[in-house]
Amino acid sequence: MDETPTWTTGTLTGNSEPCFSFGVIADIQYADLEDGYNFWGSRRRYYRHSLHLLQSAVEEWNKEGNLLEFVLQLGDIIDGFNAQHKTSKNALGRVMKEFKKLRAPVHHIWGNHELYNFTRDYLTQSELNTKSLEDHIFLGSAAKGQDSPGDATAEHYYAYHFSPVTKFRFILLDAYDLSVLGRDKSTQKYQDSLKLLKEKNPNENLNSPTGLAEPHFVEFNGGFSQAQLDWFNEVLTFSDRNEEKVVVVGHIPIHPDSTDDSVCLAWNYKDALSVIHSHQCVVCFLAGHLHDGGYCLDSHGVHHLTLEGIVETPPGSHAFGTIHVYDNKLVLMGRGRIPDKVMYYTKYEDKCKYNCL
Ligand SMILES: Nc1ncnc2c1ncn2[C@@H]1O[C@H](COP(=O)(O)OP(=O)(O)O)[C@@H](O)[C@H]1O
Repeated sequence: MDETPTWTTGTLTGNSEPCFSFGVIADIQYADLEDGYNFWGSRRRYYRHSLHLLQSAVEEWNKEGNLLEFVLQLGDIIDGFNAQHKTSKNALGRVMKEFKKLRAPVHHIWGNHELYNFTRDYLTQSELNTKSLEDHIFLGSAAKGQDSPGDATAEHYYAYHFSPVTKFRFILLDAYDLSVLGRDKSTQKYQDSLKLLKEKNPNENLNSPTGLAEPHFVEFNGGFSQAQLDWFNEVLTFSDRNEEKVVVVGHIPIHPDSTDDSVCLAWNYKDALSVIHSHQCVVCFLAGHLHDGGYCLDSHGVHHLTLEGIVETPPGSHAFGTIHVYDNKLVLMGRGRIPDKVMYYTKYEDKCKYNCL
C-alpha cells in the first residue's frame, strides 16, 4: 500500500479522505479436524488452523479502532465435515466466540457449508441471521414478498440491505435461495431447484460438472429466485433515486471473469448481472466460495472482487482485508494472500455510455 489513509467518519463528504472502512473475510470453514484437501486433492485445507487465522484477523481489525464500521463474513463459516461428526453447533460456537471479540458488528452471509450443517429454519433463528441490522426504507410492491428476520416460512430467502453512512448502501444477497441444499423437500423451491438442476446437469453425481455445457449447474452452487431479484431491483431503484453508491455481497461470484474456472458461479448469475446493469448505483460485487482470489471490472464499470478463502491459507500467511471507502474509490488493504487493490467508481456519464451500447 503506497496510500497512507487519514481518517474521518461520517457521510461521503466530497473530500479526499476515507469516510469509513469495513472488514472482509471469506470461507473460514472451521472444523476441529486434521488438514484435508479440496476435491481434486490439489489444495490443502487447514480446518483447525482457520480458527487461529480468524483470531488474528479480529485482533488486527480491533487495532483499527472506531474506523472499522463493520465486518462482512462472506459465508462458509464452518466446514460441512462438522455435520458428519455431529460437531456443527460446537464448531459454530467456537467461531462465534472469536467474532464476539470484535468491536464492530458482523454481517453474515450464508454459503453452501452453512446449509450442509444447518436447516434454513435453524439458521434463521441463529446468530448467523444478522438481518436485524437491516436499514428500513420504503420499497415498492415487488418487495412485499420479503420476509422479516423472525419469519421462518418455508420459502423464505435471507437478504437485506443497510446504509452505514448517507449515500452508501450494502446489499447482502442469498445465492442459495434456489438450491437443493438446506430446503425442505416438501417445498416448491426445493422441487423447482431440483428440476432446474437436473435439466442442466444429467450427471448421477449432481456435484460433478463433467461434460456440462453450463458447468456452474452443480449442487454446491445455487441461484436467486425471481422474488429476490424483484426485491433487489427495488432496492437498487431506491439507491439510484437517492444517488447512492452500492456494494452488493453474495457467497457465489456472479461474473465469469471473476472466477478462475467456469464452475464457481451462481446458477442464474446472468439474471443478477442484468438487474445490476439496469441501474447506475452499483460499484462493486464481493464474493467468496472460490477460495482462490478473482477480480474483473465488467462492461458496465462494476468491480467484481472474489476473496481468497481462509481455509486454504497456510500457517504463516493470511486472507482477510480492510476496505477503505472514499468518495471516488474503494481501497482494499489485503493481508497475506489477498493483494491490495484500488477500485475507482465508474463515472455516471461513463456508465450511461456503457448502458447505451
Ligand atoms: N468436480 C467435482 N466432481 C464431483 N464432486 C465434486 C467436484 N467438485 C466438488 N465436488 C464435491 O462437491 C462438494 C462441495 O465441494 P467443495 O470443494 O468442498 O466446496 P467448497 O469449495 O464450497 O468447500 C464436495 O462434496 C465435493 O466433494
